[in-house]
Amino acid sequence: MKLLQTTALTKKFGNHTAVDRISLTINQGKMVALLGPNGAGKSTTINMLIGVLQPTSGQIIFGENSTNIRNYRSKIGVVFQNSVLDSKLTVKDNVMLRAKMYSQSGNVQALVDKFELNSIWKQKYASLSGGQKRRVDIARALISGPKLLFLDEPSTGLDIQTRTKIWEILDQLRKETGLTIVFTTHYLEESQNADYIYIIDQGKLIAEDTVAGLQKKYTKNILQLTYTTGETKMMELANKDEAIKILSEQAADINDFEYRPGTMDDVFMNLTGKEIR
Ligand SMILES: Nc1ncnc2c1ncn2[C@@H]1O[C@H](COP(=O)(O)OP(=O)(O)OP(=O)(O)O)[C@@H](O)[C@H]1O
Repeated sequence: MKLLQTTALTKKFGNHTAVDRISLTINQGKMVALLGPNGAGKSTTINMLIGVLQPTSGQIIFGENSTNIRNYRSKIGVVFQNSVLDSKLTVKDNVMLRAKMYSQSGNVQALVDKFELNSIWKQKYASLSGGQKRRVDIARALISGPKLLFLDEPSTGLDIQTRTKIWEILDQLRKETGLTIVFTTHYLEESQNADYIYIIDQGKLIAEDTVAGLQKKYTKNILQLTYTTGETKMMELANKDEAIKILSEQAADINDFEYRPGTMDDVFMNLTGKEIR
């Protein structure tokens, strides 16, 4: 079921077109990535979707037919790139203030448990590590019980373990509650958490598909064989199962091999001719 759709969404700042006729569909319960390098137009897109920026042209439709952001604002949660929490207050005060605003204090304990906030509950927000801050930011955005959560660069600046942890929690949450998640990222490996990826470059949508679909369209899986005779052979395969078949059929004659599956780096490189970072 469609939860959010845009048609030819465009934002111009003066002469500069930051978002250029982007059409997206976000289906309920899915994890969707907007992937692109710095300055691609990801934050500008998100800011239009959450009603912070007015599109120059194009349309945003929430649910069946609502085009008025006021009708769906209560159904969305947002985690911005830069936290909006009060750094002088404790985690508890930040979270409880939000809960009071939405009369949703019943929801708090479950979020405290899920995001492991107990040990930092009485600590000032300013004193937390980057990963702890991000856990609090996300928990706070979920207090109102949104259907759709927007995360703008949720793990930029975090170490790999913290990133993995945050993605584990988000994935679990989505499976348990059917929450729909839209996130922006310039980390190729992070985009692989998504069910569907929109690749944006210089304001334009340049490709969209599942991870498997993008890899199939824009990358090659390479198997390189070295035979006992010293002869080498390179082949392009559809998937790793084909590689396993060839290797087992020719095992007696093979001295060595290398299998290199297509990656999201290859996808981006093939689409844009440049690396993402
Ligand atoms: N308020 C603004 N006024 C003028 N130009 C802007 C404004 N906001 C964004 N831009 C420009 O629009 C383009 C897209 O910016 P945006 O922040 O959406 O990119 P992004 O993909 O989110 O990048 P990042 O990963 O660095 O956050 C950039 O060229 C940026 O300089």
